[in-house]
Parts: sequence; C-alpha cells; structure tokens
Amino acid sequence: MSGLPVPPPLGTAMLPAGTFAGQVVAVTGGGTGLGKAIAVEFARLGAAVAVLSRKPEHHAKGVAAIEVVGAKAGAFAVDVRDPEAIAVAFDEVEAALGPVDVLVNNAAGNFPQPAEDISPRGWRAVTDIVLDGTFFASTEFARRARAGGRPGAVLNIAATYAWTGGPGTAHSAAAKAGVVNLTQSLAVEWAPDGIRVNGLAPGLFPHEDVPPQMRADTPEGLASLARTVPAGRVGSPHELGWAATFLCSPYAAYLTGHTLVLDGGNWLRRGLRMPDFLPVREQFPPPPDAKDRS
Ligand SMILES: CCCCCCCCCCC/C=C/C(=O)SCCNC(=O)CCNC(=O)[C@H](O)C(C)(C)COP(=O)(O)OP(=O)(O)OC[C@H]1O[C@@H](n2cnc3c(N)ncnc32)[C@H](O)[C@@H]1OP(=O)(O)O
Ligand SMILES: NC(=O)C1=CN([C@@H]2O[C@H](COP(=O)(O)OP(=O)(O)OC[C@H]3O[C@@H](n4cnc5c(N)ncnc54)[C@H](OP(=O)(O)O)[C@@H]3O)[C@@H](O)[C@H]2O)C=CC1
Repeated sequence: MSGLPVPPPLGTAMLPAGTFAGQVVAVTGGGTGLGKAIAVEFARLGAAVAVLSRKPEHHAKGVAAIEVVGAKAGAFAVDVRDPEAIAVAFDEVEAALGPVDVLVNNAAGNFPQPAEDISPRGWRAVTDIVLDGTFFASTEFARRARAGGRPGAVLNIAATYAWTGGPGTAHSAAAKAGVVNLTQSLAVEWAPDGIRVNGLAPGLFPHEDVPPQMRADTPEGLASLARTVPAGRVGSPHELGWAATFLCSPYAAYLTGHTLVLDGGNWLRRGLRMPDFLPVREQFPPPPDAKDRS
C-alpha cells in the first residue's frame, strides 16, 4: 500500500509569514504533544504564544519550543477545571503579552478503560477537563473579547470518536461529543461579535508525551498502527499545526461552527466485512500496576 503522499516537512509554511503578527494566541496544554506543535506553528507565523497548563515541566518545554522559532512566549499555571483560575490566567496573559486574540482549547485527560471500570473520580477528571474546561476557557475569552470590542477565534480540539464513540473511551468520547456540539452553539452565539469557533478532530497522532497505553513506542508498533489507517500512515503533529492555524486565520474568515477531521480517512474505514471483533477488555487489558477496584 502506498497511501497518500507524505506531508511537507516540519518548518514549511502553509500560510504567509506574519499571518498572526501582533496577535496573542493562548493554547491550553500547549507544553506537550499536539498542543506544543500547534503553539509552535502559531509562533512561526508571528504570534506571541501563551501556554496554559498545570505542570511547570510542561511550561518549560512549551516555552522553549516557541522561543526557538523566535517568538515571544509565556507560561501560565492553570487547571482548566477551575473557572476562577482561568480568569486569573487570562489576567496574567494580558499583563505579560496583551489581550488574547486566539484561544486553542487543547488540554485533555484520557485513559482507555472499560466503561464499568471507570471510577466516578476518573469520569469526572476526564469530562471536567475536556468539556467543562473548554466551556470555561471559551466563555472567559468571549467575555473579554466582547468587552474590548475585539474579534477573535476559538479552536476546540476534538477526536474522531466524538461521532462514533468507541471501546475504552466512554468518558473521553462523551466529552469530545459535547465539545463538537458546544462548538456549534458558541459559533452561532458569537458570530455577531466577530468571534469564530471551530473544531479540529485528530485521528491517530502518536507522540512521546501521551501516556504509555496510548503510545506506539517501537518502529514495529508504529508501522502496525500505520497499517490500520487508510492513508497508510499516522499523522505528524505539525500537520495539526497547519490545520489549526488555517482555521484561526483570515483565510477561514467565513468558516465557523465546523469541526475539521484530520485522520487520513481512518474514521470512515468501516467495510462490509470487518476484522474479527475484539472485546474492550482484550483491547485494553489492565496495566500490571493497575489499582484493584473490585
Ligand atoms: C496501542 C497503541 C495505540 C497508539 C495510539 C496512538 C494515540 C491514540 C490517541 C487516542 C486519542 C487520545 C486522546 C487524548 O485525549 S490524549 C491526551 C492524554 N493525555 C493525558 O491524559 C494527560 C493528562 N492526564 C492526566 O492528567 C490524568 O490522566 C487525569 C486525566 C486522570 C487527570 O489527572 P488528575 O490529577 O485530575 O486526576 P487523578 O490522578 O487524581 O485521578 C482522578 C481519578 O482518575 C483515575 N485515573 C487516573 N488515571 C487513570 C488510569 N490510567 N486508569 C484508570 N484510572 C485512572 C484515578 O485513579 C482517580 O480516580 P480514583 O480516585 O477513583 O482512583
Ligand atoms: N494524540 C492523539 O493521537 C490524539 C489527541 N487528541 C486530542 O489532542 C489534544 C492534545 O493531546 P495530546 O497532545 O496527544 O496529549 P498530551 O497528553 O500531550 O496533552 C495534554 C495536555 O493537556 C494538559 N492538561 C491536562 N489536564 C489539564 C488541566 N486540568 N488543566 C490544564 N491543562 C491540562 C497537559 O498539561 P499539564 O499536565 O501541564 O496540565 C498536557 O499538556 C487533546 O485534546 C486530545 O484529546 C485527539 C485525538 C487523538
């Protein structure tokens, strides 16, 4: 299988240089993985970028990656589940970099587990981070943009299982479905204020920062994961950066309420004859150090 062509390499620009010059972009979870790749692409296009997340080691990674491309960066401690902490973080971003023009709701928590094994606190942790966090940060952003008479863009990172559900993802998929739906409600409410709200749904984008159960660590593991995708490969994080910057750019000025799927055709791969069905417990056996919840 040859699949689709490979993407241009990291560092190749899609939008004109300076597309986000003079703008401030806040990326929740911007210190790791896909959020970091998105933050870097905005930085490359001239934005000052704020990383909003909990852990100092992630702040340092994000700021270093943004500064390497010559952009202004700042990191701000916040748990997106706490609306008051979000307000404080926005105050801090404004003081350090200026008012936020673009918000990327990328922060997420996830761990694959059969639904009936997810504890109430585990359910709440995932759904609060993904759905409530997206709502709290978006509304804080919109209140400020509207008060300042500024237009803006919000980008919500979803997942393709938001539409299908899937084994091991009851909490995450339900929350991401809420995010896709919220994207539509906020888009129609805020369009008159010049605030666009779109979504971006990644397929398989393995990288070193996701928890071990969601990584493919070996070349063989990666190759076998790639064979599951119609396009014959997994995604590269910088491809998400291109899609994210496009959706928030003036080239998408008339686009709002849309969630773009970027997955090499993976969520459409269902055939008339599928491979043998594998129950969730065989797909995600508990890790050896798992807590006994019986
Ligand atoms: C086979 C190869 C496949 C390769 C696939 C490639 C990539 C596929 C990617 C698929 C889609 C990915 C979507 C994503 O969202 S990736 C993002 C993942 N990133 C993270 O999750 C990072 C941040 N995560 C966290 O901070 C935590 O995991 C957590 C979400 C739980 C939030 O942390 P918090 O500090 O608030 O919570 P606690 O640690 O206090 O825990 C709260 C309760 O949750 C339970 N818990 C936590 N982790 C697990 C686990 N791994 N398994 C089961 N339960 C867990 C914890 O026990 C607490 O509950 P209890 O008090 O009842 O014990
Ligand atoms: N990787 C993939 O293949 C896929 C990823 N996605 C989505 O892409 C996005 C990025 O995921 P990815 O980069 O892979 O995963 P990571 O685990 O690398 O990123 C998650 C980020 O969220 C931050 N975060 C977690 N909880 C909180 C919180 N309570 N408050 C603030 N920040 C928080 C973390 O920072 P900190 O710990 O410092 O708080 C971390 O930087 C997520 O929305 C995910 O659901 C969707 C489909 C597939």
